Amino acid sequence: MASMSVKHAIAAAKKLRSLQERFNPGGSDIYPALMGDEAITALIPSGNPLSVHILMFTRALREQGTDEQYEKFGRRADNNEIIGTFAQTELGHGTYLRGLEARADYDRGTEEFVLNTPKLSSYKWWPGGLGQTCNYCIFVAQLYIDNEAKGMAMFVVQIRDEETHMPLPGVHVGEIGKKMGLNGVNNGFLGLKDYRVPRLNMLMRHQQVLPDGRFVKSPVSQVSYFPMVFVRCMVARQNSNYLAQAATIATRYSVIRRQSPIEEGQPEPKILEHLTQQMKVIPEIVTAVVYRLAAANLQNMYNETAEAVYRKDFSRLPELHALACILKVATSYDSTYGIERLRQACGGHGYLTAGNLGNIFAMAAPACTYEGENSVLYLQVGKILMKNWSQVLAGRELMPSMAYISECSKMTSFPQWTGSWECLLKAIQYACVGSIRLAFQSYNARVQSAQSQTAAVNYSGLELTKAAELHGRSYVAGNFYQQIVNSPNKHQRSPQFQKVLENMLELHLIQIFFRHLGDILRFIRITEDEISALQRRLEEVLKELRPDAVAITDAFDFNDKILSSALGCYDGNVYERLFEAALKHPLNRKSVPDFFEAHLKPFMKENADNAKKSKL
Ligand SMILES: CCCCC/C=C\C/C=C\C/C=C\C/C=C\CCCC(=O)SCCNC(=O)CCNC(=O)[C@H](O)C(C)(C)COP(=O)(O)OP(=O)(O)OC[C@H]1O[C@@H](n2cnc3c(N)ncnc32)[C@H](O)[C@@H]1OP(=O)(O)O
Ligand SMILES: Cc1cc2nc3c(=O)[nH]c(=O)nc-3n(C[C@H](O)[C@H](O)[C@H](O)COP(=O)(O)OP(=O)(O)OC[C@H]3O[C@@H](n4cnc5c(N)ncnc54)[C@H](O)[C@@H]3O)c2cc1C
Repeated sequence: MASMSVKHAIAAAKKLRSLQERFNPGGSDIYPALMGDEAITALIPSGNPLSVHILMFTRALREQGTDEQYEKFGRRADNNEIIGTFAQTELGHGTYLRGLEARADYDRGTEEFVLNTPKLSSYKWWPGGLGQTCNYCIFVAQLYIDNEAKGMAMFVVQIRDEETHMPLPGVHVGEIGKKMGLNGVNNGFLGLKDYRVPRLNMLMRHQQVLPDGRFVKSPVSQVSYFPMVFVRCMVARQNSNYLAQAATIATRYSVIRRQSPIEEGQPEPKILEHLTQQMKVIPEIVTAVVYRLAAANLQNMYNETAEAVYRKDFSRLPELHALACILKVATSYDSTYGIERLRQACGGHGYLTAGNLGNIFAMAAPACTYEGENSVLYLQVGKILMKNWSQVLAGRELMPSMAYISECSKMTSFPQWTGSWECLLKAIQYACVGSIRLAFQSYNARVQSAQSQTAAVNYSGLELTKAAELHGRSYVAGNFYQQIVNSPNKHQRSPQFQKVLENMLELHLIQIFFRHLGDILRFIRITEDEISALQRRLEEVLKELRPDAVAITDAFDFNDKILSSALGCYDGNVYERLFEAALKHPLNRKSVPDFFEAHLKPFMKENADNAKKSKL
């Protein structure tokens, strides 16, 4: 599995380089090229062992290293002359970075760092490609000078000989074992014992250790977390794409599969004519569209902020961090659960490997964990919301993506219910702000009663999580509303296209409203009739979007190779392809399988003999 993946990953990396040169010659931004590369990456169903090299290793060298360090290591990494990974997580710690145990002790006598993973729990564990693919890594460790901890730092570490690929002395490296999916990624472990690297292998763009051992602190310590922010943005995009792929497969299948007449005596309709099937499939299509737009916005914000950070302007980092966290969580959760719903929407055939929904699920699901476990990121956003609520109470302005919080905080009650899009969006935002207020009260009461801030976060965790989740909904729905209703491009759209977009907006807002009805009813009075009216609108908009479902998923523009699905092929020859896939199974190569003579026949014979004996 791993060697096939490496072969394909190398083809992908070559293609990526050529796309990069085409879209962004001489530049370092791989984003436009990655758009093309997604296609190639999707063709490696067991995962890409070079992803972390491309997404994190090269980027960290560029963004965390000095210009000289980029010349020494970064350029070679960008050229794929060396292959690296980002080795941060340890067997004992992933989330709590301040608890990492790997250490780097500065030896001013030799001007070197001595790297160690002193215990089993401090072994690096998980980095993509670390097992057997990489010959370098960025090793994240606690920096010590004269045995005094200085916080986290990153070190460029060569782990294998460039010529022979043998692990270097002092390096213990290998693959961590089989996983639920992504088995080609070659996730690895790494232990280092008294492994020395020169002083200038510590990435020193933002913090430095001088030859005499003096430590120059980074002006903003969180900048060392920046490589994670980038991948969170990538997860938002990639997981929206996984959902779009699954939605395409389920939609195409749902217009081929026929089942159960809706009227007695009528022919069996396509299953997409059943209302409950529409409710399973169409909202997932819309969610994929909504998230792709939110992820594209996030990507733009990342690009702007990264440029500023490079110039040592860190002012927009907190907002980017908050948005990257919440969109990473929303897209990874909703794609994972959405793909599973879509699998169920394909009935029994959805469970066949030939449908490819299992593999798409296995690619999407770990994003709930990697790059910041989702509950932990919810708490991170919850804490940021608490800080911002204090700002609201102090009458200060909030960052643009949280401006709605100040607006809603000024409302003494929810305005007259109209059911308009603006009203639905406001209801979601109002419930969010109500949840923030309640969470703040709980959190604050705990701090007032002498609990530490960290304990107060822990014991208010459920409320913080709820507030964070609703903030994600408010941001995503608000962004979609702006793009459909207030976009400067609106007038270039045909009226028919605009209508489809508006139907998607209608469905998204009503869907989120119903998902969070309990949360909304806590803060807003709505009558049963008003809720029933929304129920009718939901049914109506599903009916309106039904004829557009195939066209919208076609517009995602996935070709058959990427979808790799007998159920989701463009020509709709589902049954022929299922049959073809079944016939390829090794057991169908012989009419009588080997296990018949070896096991089945003796088993049945023994039973028959026993039955005969008992009759005697
Ligand atoms: C061929 C090409 C392939 C291309 C493929 C294309 C697409 C691929 C797409 C997707 C990706 C696919 C493949 C990659 C697959 C897998 C890669 C996985 C790699 C990893 O899996 S790699 C390890 C990641 N491992 C983590 O993710 C650890 C999680 N743990 C943390 O992240 C933190 O540790 C946390 C959040 C727990 C808190 O830590 P803490 O306790 O130390 O800090 P605390 O909460 O006290 O915050 C103090 C102040 O820092 C601020 N703050 C915090 N974080 C910040 C940040 N990032 N930026 C800016 N500010 C930040 C706060 O807002 C606060 O701010 P303030 O002071 O103002 O309040
Ligand atoms: C496929 C895959 C690829 C990966 N690739 C890399 C890589 O390339 N490089 C790398 O360095 N790492 C990588 N990782 C590791 C990944 O980043 C970590 O698994 C992730 O950060 C979560 O950390 P953890 O495993 O220690 O989980 P834990 O933190 O142990 O989480 C376990 C449970 O504890 C809860 N929990 C933990 N802390 C708190 C808290 N403060 N409050 C409330 N609940 C909490 C969590 O919510 C979760 O329910 C990868 C992981 C996977 C699955």
